[in-house]
Amino acid sequence: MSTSENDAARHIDASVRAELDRLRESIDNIDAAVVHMLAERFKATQQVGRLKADHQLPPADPARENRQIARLRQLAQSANLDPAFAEKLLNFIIAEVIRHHERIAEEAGNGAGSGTGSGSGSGSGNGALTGA
Ligand SMILES: O=C(O)C(=O)C[C@]1(C(=O)O)C=C[C@@H](O)C=C1
Repeated sequence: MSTSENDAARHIDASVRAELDRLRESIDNIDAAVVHMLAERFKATQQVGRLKADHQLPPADPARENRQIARLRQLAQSANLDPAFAEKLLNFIIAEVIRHHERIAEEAGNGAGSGTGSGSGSGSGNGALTGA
């Protein structure tokens, strides 16, 4: 049963319905902003991928990742967001970026992940969001 079927299947008090709708509108706006921000981030990282491929730089930069993680954990803490969640999310995104970088490098004839540090610095890779 979908969420909307779930809501429709039982009587919901009008004021509760209104509050739920108001909150969901906000959630939808936030989700749209997240998608747009991620799209912009990937536009930037695609350019980084091309720059790295053109100059034979390795796709991953674990030292940079460590700095990003430390910074994001601090930001999360001050925003009352679980720092471990923020770290997992960043690792998940970066793992995808590194895959893009590797593909760009392959297409440029540089081979997959030439040089040091393929994979994300924390080594959490694909399962970053599901891992502990
Ligand atoms: O800054 C870089 O060198 C990038 O390639 C971007 C990025 C990121 O997505 O933030 C991705 C891979 C690197 O390991 C570090 C950071």
